[in-house]
Amino acid sequence: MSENVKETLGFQAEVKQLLHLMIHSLYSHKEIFVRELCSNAADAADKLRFEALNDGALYEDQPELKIWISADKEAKTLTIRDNGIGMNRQEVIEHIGTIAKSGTKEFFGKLTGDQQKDAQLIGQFGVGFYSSFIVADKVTLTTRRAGLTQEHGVRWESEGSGEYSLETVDKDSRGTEIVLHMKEGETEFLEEWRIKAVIRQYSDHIAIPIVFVNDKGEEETVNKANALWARSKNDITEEEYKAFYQHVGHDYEDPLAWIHARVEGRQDYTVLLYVPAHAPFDLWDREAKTGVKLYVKRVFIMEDARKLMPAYLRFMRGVIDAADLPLNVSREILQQTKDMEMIRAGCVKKALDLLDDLAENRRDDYAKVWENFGEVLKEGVGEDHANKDRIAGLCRFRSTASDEPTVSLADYIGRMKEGQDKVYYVTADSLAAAKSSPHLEIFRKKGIEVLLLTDRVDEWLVSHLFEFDGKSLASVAKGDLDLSAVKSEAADQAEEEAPKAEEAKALVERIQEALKDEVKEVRVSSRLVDSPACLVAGEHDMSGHLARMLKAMGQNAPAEKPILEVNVGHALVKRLDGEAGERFGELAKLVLDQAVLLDGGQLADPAGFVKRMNALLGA
Ligand SMILES: Nc1ncnc2c1ncn2[C@@H]1O[C@H](COP(=O)(O)OP(=O)(O)OP(=O)(O)O)[C@@H](O)[C@H]1O
Repeated sequence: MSENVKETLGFQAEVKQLLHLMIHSLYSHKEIFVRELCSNAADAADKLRFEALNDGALYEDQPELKIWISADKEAKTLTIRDNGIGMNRQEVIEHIGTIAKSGTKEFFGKLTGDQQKDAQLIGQFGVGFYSSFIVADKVTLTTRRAGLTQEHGVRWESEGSGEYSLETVDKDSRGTEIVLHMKEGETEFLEEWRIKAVIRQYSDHIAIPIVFVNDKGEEETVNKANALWARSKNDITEEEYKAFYQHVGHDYEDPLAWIHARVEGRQDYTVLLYVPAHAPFDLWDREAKTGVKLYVKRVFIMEDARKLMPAYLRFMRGVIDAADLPLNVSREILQQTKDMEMIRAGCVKKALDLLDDLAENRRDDYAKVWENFGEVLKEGVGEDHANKDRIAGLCRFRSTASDEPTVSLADYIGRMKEGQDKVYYVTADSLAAAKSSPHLEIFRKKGIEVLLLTDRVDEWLVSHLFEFDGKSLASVAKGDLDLSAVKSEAADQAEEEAPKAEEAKALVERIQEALKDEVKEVRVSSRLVDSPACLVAGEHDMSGHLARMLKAMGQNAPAEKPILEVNVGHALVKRLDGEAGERFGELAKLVLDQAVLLDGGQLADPAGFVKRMNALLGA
């Protein structure tokens, strides 16, 4: 098809769904379309400025970047125009008519049909350009990309019901013009005072002028039109900070907290970072782009969360504006310079300062941060060597003393028993499995707190964090356990009652002989109270839990045989002592199978287990 012919294209299915939902559920916030369109126009100006660093001709005869808004009461249209980067035909098809966001499918899966809840979700997802259809029954977007000649304009038009038309048109000015044909009853947005009020409320922070053009053609700049982050902290209201967040964060909700600082030194820069109040849809996409924007002397340079913030802080939003970097530096070089590294390190420090402050002074808010981003933050313990201890200090865990993930390592250490010198933890697939781990029995008895680690990232965390504040971290399921120094009356008594390892030596050797193909070693346990046996990994071996996790991810885990620890005080084990021959072997196997199950593992021979079990039950 020739490019000049008007063609009709269908919206991607998700767009249709989004439009429908949005029109119905965001109706009570219909004025947000002004914010969304101004926000896009400002981004387009940023992009143009960046491209023009290498090609000044892109400015044509219009170096001053602006947004113009005008209303035509007779035609019932509202027009929002910018002289930013514009779009070519392909970009229009890709950006307007498709949703290219990661997490789109998951997002639609979460919708409930309940308007209020969905409205909130849609807000989080970002409504962008499509919000025009809340107030308009037809939208005409005409655009020309900077650098293309005037016959390469593109006109996109839609009634928001399922399809749009596209044609090539002449457009003499660069940038994008959006004409909203207002719905019957939405004419309030054609009133000058109403438009101005909405701009002041939502778009005051936009760094380029938003100009209202009245019906006589007179122009008036409505917003403050300077970069918010460059202003003095004292002159910025809370509302302004929030509104700016919604723009940079592409979020509909208020942020939870922010930090705004000017750093002076070898590199001068300003940083304004926000912690969102909820997780973005692409939190688990480590390649996701949105995040922190880099400006050099107010000129937008790049938006690449990973270069400006480490992956474990990818939920942070905001801007960094460097005063001393050369403007004409390419993105590639920028990413490697020492100066950039310094700035990045400084910004990470600011981000951690903000989180520390929340953790210390706004505990309820920090609990939300942890709920949303805790798993991501934990990645930092292994990723950011320089800040490992600070990040570990920010981590919160569940423990045998708390079902909520509120226990910090410092809290734990503060509660350690007299004589206890380690921070103990258990790793498992679920809280229930962690809590019922046989390895915890002696800890319960002695009243020693154990951290319950059930996130996927926890094994990674403990493989990088060996100690905190001088106390080493130890798995309750690994190596030898010696709690004899820990004072506890109940347990001391129990220890005296338990038969000594010496007495059980012969039995242990017999079990070991019977299970020699399956286990590395059999030994008397000092961990067990109620269970007959448990599996233990060698001090330096991989835990059974990690081995299973790796296997589930399709990776090869070294096939280390476990150590079987038996509770020689347990009736089943005592009974073994009186058995011999084949029956002894069967019972020993049963003890091992139970330990495998309690460890969260799978039996190699479930049928054999059932048979042995039934034989024991006399069935
Ligand atoms: N005025 C404009 N000038 C140039 N490109 C634009 C303009 N408006 C929209 N676009 C392009 O269309 C894309 C989609 O815009 P849309 O508002 O739907 O989403 P967004 O801004 O990317 O994200 P969000 O909806 O989360 O704010 C933009 O990313 C941009 O590439």
